[in-house]
Amino acid sequence: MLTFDNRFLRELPGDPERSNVSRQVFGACWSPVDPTPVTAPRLLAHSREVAAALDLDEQAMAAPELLAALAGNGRLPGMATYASCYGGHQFGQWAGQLGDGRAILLGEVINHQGQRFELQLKGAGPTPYSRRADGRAVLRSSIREFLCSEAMHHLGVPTTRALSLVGTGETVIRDMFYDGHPVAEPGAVVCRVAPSFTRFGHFELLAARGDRALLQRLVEFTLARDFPERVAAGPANDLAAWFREICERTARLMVHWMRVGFVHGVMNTDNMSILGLTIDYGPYGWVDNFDPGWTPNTTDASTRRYCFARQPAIALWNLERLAEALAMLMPEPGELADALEHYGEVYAHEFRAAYAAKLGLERWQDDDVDLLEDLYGLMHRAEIDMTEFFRSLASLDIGQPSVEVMQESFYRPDLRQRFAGDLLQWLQRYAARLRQEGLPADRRAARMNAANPRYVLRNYLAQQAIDLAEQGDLRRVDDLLEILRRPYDEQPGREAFSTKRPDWARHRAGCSMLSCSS
Ligand SMILES: Nc1ncnc2c1ncn2[C@@H]1O[C@H](COP(=O)(O)OP(=O)(O)OP(=O)(O)O)[C@@H](O)[C@H]1O
Ligand SMILES: [Mg+2]
Repeated sequence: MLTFDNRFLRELPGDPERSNVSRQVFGACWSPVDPTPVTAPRLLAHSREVAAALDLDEQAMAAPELLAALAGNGRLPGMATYASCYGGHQFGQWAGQLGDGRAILLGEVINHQGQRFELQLKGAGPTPYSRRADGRAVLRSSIREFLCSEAMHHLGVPTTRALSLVGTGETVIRDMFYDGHPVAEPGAVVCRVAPSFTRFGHFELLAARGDRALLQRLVEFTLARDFPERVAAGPANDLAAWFREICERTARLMVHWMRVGFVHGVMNTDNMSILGLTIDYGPYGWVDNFDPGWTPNTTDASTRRYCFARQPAIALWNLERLAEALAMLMPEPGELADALEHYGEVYAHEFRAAYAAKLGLERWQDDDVDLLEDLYGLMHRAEIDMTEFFRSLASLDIGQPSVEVMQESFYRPDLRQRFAGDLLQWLQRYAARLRQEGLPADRRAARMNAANPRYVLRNYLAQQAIDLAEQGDLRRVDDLLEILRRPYDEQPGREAFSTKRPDWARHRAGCSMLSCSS
């Protein structure tokens, strides 16, 4: 059914200890562990694109042995289960060993085109890295991970994917706001799929422990398996050049998050992918009313370390931690500093390209920065919805700009009234800038509509789907999965899924505040 070729296991040292007891693991990159079976697994949803990428047709998806594997109840031929060992900086502090505490890899699958994917269950029970936690995940957080990783892919944002969402038929106890009110919630397991789940923290932990030999081995392995084009290009591809590519990929990822209004919420170095993928959909959120300081993560509410606007700077900070780890292998670590500098250049370059597309400009000019900054200031003060605003900007008549097309972007009528004049002034400046370029209106609109999504997984939309799913109704999960497959298209009849956050959701848990408890 699936063709496994488990290189991570084969080529990197594993933990000789077989027991599933929480521990520090030294001198190894992984520990063997079996998922803990669940009582009543049910396939609640799956992504047909991910299934297709793995050569799984609908019949295969319906097979009981596949469901068993995706629930952690069974093993397919060739499959081998293990948890990987990593560390990380959490909220700016070195946290030591973390590891896959509730993620269990099923091995690596090769599809008929020769593409390689790691398959990983999230929530399939404890591992040697679980510390005191249960290794499980609740349905609400699993739906959020499942839907958002697929939605991000269709938006064109590099991300891990999700093959399946399986209900376990069991409950998991969570104290959602850490306030002494634990409740039993339905449990679930997501099967995630990515070419590699390797994180910055995998390298950091080995460096922190002074295990130079294993660090060297992990770097060589990662280059060979996850960056084969670098190796093929020959000896010029040294460590510094590789790190430079990681910086580039990370910079591109940050531009994507900023352009679509995604806030990750927990940008710890253990949640940073070496391939520049979005990884770990925890207390993430989507910007509704534009607010650079917004963070969905209640745990981060006071410091706002991981708020929307800080993400590019935090990514750089995280890259610096990775550079410190890799420096252990470099005679001339100065080259790593050059690569870090390069991060800023790539970010600026990609940001301009992304925003030129969002604003419908053919070429970005230096003073367009002022135009954008003034817009952002205004959007913040006037509480303008980010997604709605950019989408409606394509309908502006630049011969006769008016705030009319922006009516729906405001949350508050009083602010709409107060800022209508400022917005009109900005629109007039913007229209003048567009007239200067002379791009035909239809071409400009097409360019903008391909850059400004109509549909994103707004926090309240995910929460509505969760509320229904917890009652046993999965239809909304299916609807969202379907709609978010074409985020840049107008979808007649689906307008309700693009409306800005309703009032009831403004301060509701799950809609504007997300807990780490998942
Ligand atoms: N319920 C849990 N049981 C065991 N370990 C957990 C649990 N929740 C989180 N952890 C571990 O705590 C650390 C930090 O957790 P974090 O919230 O970043 O990750 P996560 O949501 O579990 O998963 P991932 O990064 O794999 O998407 C990781 O080592 C993670 O495996
Ligand atoms: Mg994590």
